[in-house]
Amino acid sequence: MVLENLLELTSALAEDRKVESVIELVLQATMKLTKADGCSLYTLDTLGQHLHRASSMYNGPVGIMPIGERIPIYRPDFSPNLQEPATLAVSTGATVNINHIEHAVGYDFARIHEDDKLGGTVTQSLVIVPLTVQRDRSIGILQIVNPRNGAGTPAALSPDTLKAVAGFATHVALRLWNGRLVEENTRLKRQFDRYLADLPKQRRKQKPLPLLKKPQDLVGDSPPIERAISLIGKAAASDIPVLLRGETGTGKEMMASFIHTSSPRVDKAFVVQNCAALPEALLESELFGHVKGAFTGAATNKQGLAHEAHNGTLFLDEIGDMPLALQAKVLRLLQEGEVRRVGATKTEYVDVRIVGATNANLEEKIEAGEFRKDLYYRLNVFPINIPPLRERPSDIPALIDHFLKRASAKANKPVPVVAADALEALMCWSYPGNVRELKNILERARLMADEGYPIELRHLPPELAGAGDDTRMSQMMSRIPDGDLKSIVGQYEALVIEAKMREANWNKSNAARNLKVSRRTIIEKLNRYNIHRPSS
Ligand SMILES: Nc1ncnc2c1ncn2[C@@H]1O[C@H](COP(=O)(O)OP(=O)(O)OP(=O)(O)O)[C@@H](O)[C@H]1O
Repeated sequence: MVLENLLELTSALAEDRKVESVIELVLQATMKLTKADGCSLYTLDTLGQHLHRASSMYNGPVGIMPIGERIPIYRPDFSPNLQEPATLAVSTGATVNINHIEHAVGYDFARIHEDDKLGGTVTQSLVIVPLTVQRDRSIGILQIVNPRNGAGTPAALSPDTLKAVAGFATHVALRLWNGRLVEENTRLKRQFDRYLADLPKQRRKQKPLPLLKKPQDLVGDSPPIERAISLIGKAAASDIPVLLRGETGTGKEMMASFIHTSSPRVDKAFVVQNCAALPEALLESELFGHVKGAFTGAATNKQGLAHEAHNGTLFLDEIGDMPLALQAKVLRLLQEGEVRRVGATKTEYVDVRIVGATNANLEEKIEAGEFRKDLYYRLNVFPINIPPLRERPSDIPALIDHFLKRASAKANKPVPVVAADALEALMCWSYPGNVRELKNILERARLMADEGYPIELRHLPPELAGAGDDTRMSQMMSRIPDGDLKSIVGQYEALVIEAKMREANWNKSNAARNLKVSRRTIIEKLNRYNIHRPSS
């Protein structure tokens, strides 16, 4: 019979029947098995403060048995009431199995007597089995009143019957526990959905990051430059060191100043030092200062640029050319803000943000023992590459416009126009000196051209003026790659497509229009040559 009941309970669980019907099945099975007068199931509330009567079953008529009866777990002084048999079972996980409550010592049966009074029952034997999940976690109790032995008299349960009842209790415990987990899961899901729905509002409430304001004299919106600018935006707000890498004249100093003006240090000094410009001893004194008498000519104490840059930014240009011995001092400045003047015994501390720039290959310098690895790792936390001008030809027209306007305004002269062939030559040149070279070429050309007349090809340096014919051809010839005609032409085609895509800011329709081919052709060739817009 026990087996039958257990099977019925198992299938009730498998069918995921309502918790009430599983409780009822357990109570029925228990009543049948123990031949008890009554049986109740209590559940522990989620705060663990009270046991609540969930359901009761009695043999024969009973008086009022309030369904909502609750048993406090704690006494008014907050100690657990372990004399109360139900509280004892749920708190300790122990089973209470009493033959006759009148002879049981150490218990407080006040609640049982109260129930008897209300229901008109007389409790003699009492069994309380904890509902246990997860090995030792009790979430309620099963209470059996007056279970009967073979002779039909109320008595404690035999070990075998107790085991079977514990089996029933486990079933109901599992069903209750699953129900709680499902409930909690639903609540958490709802909470999460509310949180997700609220998220955009909260984000709107957050203070927006200060918009990165590109300085007016920083010209260029080609993708490579935009990429560098977006990295600057990411680094500017913090104090991390930045290493600007790029060829000479690409605008590294401009970018360093942009980092400073976009940072919270904007109101403090932006101090620049070219590390290749001075011999070692002078550079040390320039950067870190000296004390009076440190060397011949040191007539007074002098602060260094590191002091001057306190709370601001120190830009170390050509940092790759910094003398090796001085690199250790720069590393301490970078790590600890430590400054020691030449000839001083005392160490001072400053708060400077370091931005370095180099056009040298620092990795090769490390190999050659000319650059400290530790300084490199410290500096290279946030490297930003400033692309050479030949990799961003779409910036050239705006730069021409900018430099001509600026130089003309300074000289109080009208801005000259640029003739078509001169413009083409300017667009085709490879600019080994980058933006600085373009600026110098234009300043010279403006002076060469007669006032009120356009800048023509003859006003440009000869290497540029010839760039349209023999020179350009010979440059191209010297770069012809090895291979058969088809693959060489393919390589050129890929180069042209990529260059035109960059020029068109990666807009396929515009690039197709410029090359006078269909958009489909462009897409097909981009796929064939595996050309992608570089990711930022
Ligand atoms: N994007 C730009 N817009 C306007 N002017 C620029 C830009 N980039 C560079 N320049 C100008 O080009 C010149 C060279 O720039 P800068 O000195 O910043 O280059 P650099 O990379 O630091 O050079 P170097 O490595 O030789 O020190 C400067 O006159 C600068 O104003």
